[in-house]
Amino acid sequence: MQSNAPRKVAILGGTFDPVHWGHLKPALRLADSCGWDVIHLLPTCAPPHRQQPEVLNTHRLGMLDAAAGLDPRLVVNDWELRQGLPSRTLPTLKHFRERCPNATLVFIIGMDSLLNLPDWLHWERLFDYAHFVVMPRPGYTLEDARPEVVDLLAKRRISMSELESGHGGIFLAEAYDVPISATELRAQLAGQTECPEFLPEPVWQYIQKHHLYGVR
Ligand SMILES: Nc1ncnc2c1ncn2[C@@H]1O[C@H](COP(=O)(O)OP(=O)(O)OP(=O)(O)O)[C@@H](O)[C@H]1O
Ligand SMILES: O=C(O)c1ccc[n+]([C@@H]2O[C@H](COP(=O)([O-])O)[C@@H](O)[C@H]2O)c1
Repeated sequence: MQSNAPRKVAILGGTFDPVHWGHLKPALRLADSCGWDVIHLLPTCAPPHRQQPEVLNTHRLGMLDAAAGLDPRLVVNDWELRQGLPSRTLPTLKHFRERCPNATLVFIIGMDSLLNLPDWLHWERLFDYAHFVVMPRPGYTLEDARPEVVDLLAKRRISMSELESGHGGIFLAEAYDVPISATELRAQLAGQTECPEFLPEPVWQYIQKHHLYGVR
C-alpha cells in the first residue's frame, strides 16, 4: 500500500471460503465505473459472528492469490489475518486511513451485510473513515431492512459521483446479480470434477491441486 499518493482505494472484506464470482464480478464492474485504482481483497480472521472457515487461512490466501491474477487491480491484503484477532472493520479502516491519508477509501459489502450492519462493532463510527458501496445480492432486499438501516440510508445515501471524494456515504450499486454464496459452492464442490459455474478457473485449479472441499 502506498502512503501518500491520492488514490481511489476499494476494500472487499470477506471470509472467502472460497472466493467466487459473486465477490469479484460486481466489484470489478464497480471498479470500471468508479475508476478505482486498487481493490484490496481482505480475508477476515476468525469472524466473530459466524462459523469458522472450512479450510486453513493459508488456503484462503492461496485461492485469493489465484483470483488476484485475473485483474491487475486485485491485491490480496493479509492485514486482518496478521492481527490474530477476531476481525472488526473499524480498526481495519483506521489502519487503511493511516496508511493512505490522502486516498478516497471505499468499503464494499453485499446487501446481506448492509442488512446486518447495525450489529457491527461501533457501526456508526465506520463512516468517519470510508464510503460504503453495497453490491446487490439475490435474495436480499431493502424491504427487509431494520429501522436503523432505513434511517442510515435516509441520512447517508449518495450517488456514484459522490464517491469521488470524502467519506461517510452509502452508494447502492446496480451491478448485476450473481446468484451464489460460498456455502452453496462448498456444497457443490464435494466430488466435483469440473469447475463450477460461479468459481473462477484459477481458484478451481488451486482447489483441485490441494484437494480442498472434498475435491479428489
Ligand atoms: N453473490 C454475491 N453477490 C453480492 N455480494 C456478495 C455475494 N457473495 C458474497 N457477497 C458479499 O461479499 C462479502 C464477503 O462475503 P463472504 O466471503 O462471507 O461470502 P459468502 O458467499 O456470503 O459466504 P458464506 O456463504 O460462507 O456466508 C460480504 O459483504 C457479502 O455480502
Ligand atoms: O466490524 C464488525 O463488527 C463486522 C461484523 C461482521 C462483518 N464484518 C466484516 O464484513 C466483511 C464481510 O463479512 P462476512 O462475514 O460476510 O465474510 C468482512 O470484512 C468482515 O470483517 C465486520
